[in-house]
Amino acid sequence: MSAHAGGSKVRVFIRTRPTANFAQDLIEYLPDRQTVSIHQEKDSRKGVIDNQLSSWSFHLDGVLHDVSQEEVYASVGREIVLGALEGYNGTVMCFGQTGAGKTYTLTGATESYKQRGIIPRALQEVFKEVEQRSTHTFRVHLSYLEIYNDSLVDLLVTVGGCSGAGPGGMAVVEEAGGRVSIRGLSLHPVHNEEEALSLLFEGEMNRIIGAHALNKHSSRSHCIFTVEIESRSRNLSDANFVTSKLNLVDLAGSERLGKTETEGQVLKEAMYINKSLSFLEQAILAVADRRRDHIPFRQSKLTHALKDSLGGKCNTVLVANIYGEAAHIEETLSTLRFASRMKHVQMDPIVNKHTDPVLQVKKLQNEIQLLKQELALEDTLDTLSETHVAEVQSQVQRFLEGSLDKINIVSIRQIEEVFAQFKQVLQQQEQKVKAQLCQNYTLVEKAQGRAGSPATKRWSPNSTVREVEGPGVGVGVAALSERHIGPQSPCRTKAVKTKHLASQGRKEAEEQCSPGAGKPLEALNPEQRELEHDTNTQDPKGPQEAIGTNSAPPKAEAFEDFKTECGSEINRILNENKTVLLERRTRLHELTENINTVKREIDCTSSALHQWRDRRHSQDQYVSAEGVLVLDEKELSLVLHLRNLKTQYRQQYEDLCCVKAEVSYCQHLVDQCRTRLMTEFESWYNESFLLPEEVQAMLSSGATIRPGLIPVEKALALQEDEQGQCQRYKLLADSPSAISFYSALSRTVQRRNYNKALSQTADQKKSLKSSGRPKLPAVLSVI
Ligand SMILES: Nc1ncnc2c1ncn2[C@@H]1O[C@H](COP(=O)(O)OP(=O)(O)OP(=O)(O)O)[C@@H](O)[C@H]1O
Repeated sequence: MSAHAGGSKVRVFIRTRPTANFAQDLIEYLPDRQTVSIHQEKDSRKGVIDNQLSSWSFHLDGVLHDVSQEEVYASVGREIVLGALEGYNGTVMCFGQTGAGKTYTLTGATESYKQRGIIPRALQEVFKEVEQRSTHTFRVHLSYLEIYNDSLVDLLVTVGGCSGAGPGGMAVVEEAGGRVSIRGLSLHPVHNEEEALSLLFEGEMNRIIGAHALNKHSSRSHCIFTVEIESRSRNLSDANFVTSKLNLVDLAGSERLGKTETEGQVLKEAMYINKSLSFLEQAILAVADRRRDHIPFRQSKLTHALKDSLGGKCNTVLVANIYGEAAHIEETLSTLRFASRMKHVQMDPIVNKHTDPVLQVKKLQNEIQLLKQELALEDTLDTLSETHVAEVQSQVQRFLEGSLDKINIVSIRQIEEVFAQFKQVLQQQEQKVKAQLCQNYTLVEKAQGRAGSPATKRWSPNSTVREVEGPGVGVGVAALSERHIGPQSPCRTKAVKTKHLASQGRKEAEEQCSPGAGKPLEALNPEQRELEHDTNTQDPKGPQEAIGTNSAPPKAEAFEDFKTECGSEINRILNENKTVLLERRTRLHELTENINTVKREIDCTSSALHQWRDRRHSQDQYVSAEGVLVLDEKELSLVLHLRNLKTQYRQQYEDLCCVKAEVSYCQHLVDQCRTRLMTEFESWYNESFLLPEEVQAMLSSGATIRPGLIPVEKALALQEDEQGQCQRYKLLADSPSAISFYSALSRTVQRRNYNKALSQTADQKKSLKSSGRPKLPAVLSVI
């Protein structure tokens, strides 16, 4: 199994310091090169180990006996180093009795390249791999920590540019994610093997060497040489990178205090060393015991600093250095027990992955750009499938019903389809409403209604004027004698009356529907307004009641009948005259506007001309050298334009006067026709509904009394005062023979009004012609 794969245990090796006195009887390496048996005589165990067994067997990951430094590195270090380059933390730890070869194994003999240890070989391997792995860039940093008497010492503090630990001193700190670092420990970037080795050697020089009886070179401290590696892909779009920490730990030698004559500083060192190694053993035991929740890493600086090397997420290798001589068999046995315990520590190494936020943002931006381009391409090229259209249709339907809060938009094509679906729904809704309306009502197309409407029919001067200007009358009002109103019409009157009597009950119920009934006064035409006024002001005990008839229909209703029956001709002429009047008024309005426009243009041109002349005056350009007035081109243009405008103005004003006279004339005609219509209606109404039975019988028998003038209060009202009306009404009521009289009188009055209107119109035309050019008014008011 690979050293950096997950789910492994700490790998443990035994290395024997070479000796000519190897205790073959006591130390037995089995052929599997993984098992070592210790055989101990009982005497030698006395007072040392309370154990009755005479031999112990330890199965480890490898026995490094009589092997070269190269083989040791290959067995112990290479996988760890390669794992570190992949992002796994790695730890190589040498443990053992003082002088057993820990430093030799880890650092080697600094004076001999061949005997160089794991650290220099690891550094060589790292930079060899860095060179070979061209797809990635690497950054390598080194630090060298010494823990002496539970104090932290930076072995590279002497390197140039190093600022030291600072006021807070050095301390073991845990970063986010459980990573352990040493605050205040200098971290040195290195770019090649040589730089790295220089730092290693610098640190070695700085190690505190304590004098010791057993080995004058024995180190009395723990040393941790750390190689930190950061690896990034050269692909700039890859924001991920890995880091690792390779700890190469040279533990201080374990020693039985009683074995050496230690005292003073050395004794103190030994006590610290043993204490920290004891804590290390406790921590390892706790880590190995999976039931333990708490691992006492903080008991010593050593265990705390090695927390992330022992805590389970790291590739860890332990080299147990032992002596081969029989004299050290007890320490050897102790070392092997430690190694055996260490072997049970479970490790689950993981790659330390990181994401560069800046690169990540860049990468995402690039992805967004690419997606946008893809989307644009898709919108351009793709059309929605039937399934997709159906899905959009369903979404729109649910959205309109309220069961869907929003429609997720994924493309421009989808947006277009959504709009299309909305339009379709709207059209369907319109059709539905129209169909419902058609069920309840009869709809008439607007265009059709307009075409058939008499009100909007275009008036044709050639036809209407000719009809209006009929022979004999000349104003469109036919002589009464030519109308179908006369003695021969009683049957029609009777028919109307009969019709009225038959439908009186129904019409009373439908009073609201009668012409004029219920309508606002402004909505009625002048004839209807007059009738309404009459009806409203009529004394309840009016003519009908005075005469004794109580079956007369409402006047407004009767008036509508009259217009379609006896009064149809005069009503037609009235309408025609109204049409002519309206046309003339429209023409008058247009002319007035045109004249005002021309007048404003005259004013502007005149003003411009004056300004131009003033300017030329001020520049003395207005008079020639000979003293003659000189017009320039622009002035001439303005003068001609002004003259042309004035001509237009006069012509239009003449036309305006003529049209005004025509309007006045037509107004007279309309008034006359209206009066005539009303008068004849009144007569007809009275004759048909209000006269006593005997008078009606007389009329029906062909008497000379002409209907149509009874009563004549309307006709008389044109010229008579109220008192006269009362007298006449009374006379009429007393004596029916007075009808003729009043009829004649009425005719005279009507004729006089008619002639008067004619003469007024003629006078106006005459005055226009005789006065020559009319005086131009300043501004005309628009009618
Ligand atoms: N495998 C070996 N081959 C040759 N020489 C060795 C070997 N192991 C150890 N030595 C020599 O033994 C001496 C002591 O070794 P070393 O200093 O490495 O012991 P140590 O365990 O580190 O001692 P300490 O605990 O005091 O630091 C050194 O001179 C070293 O050269």
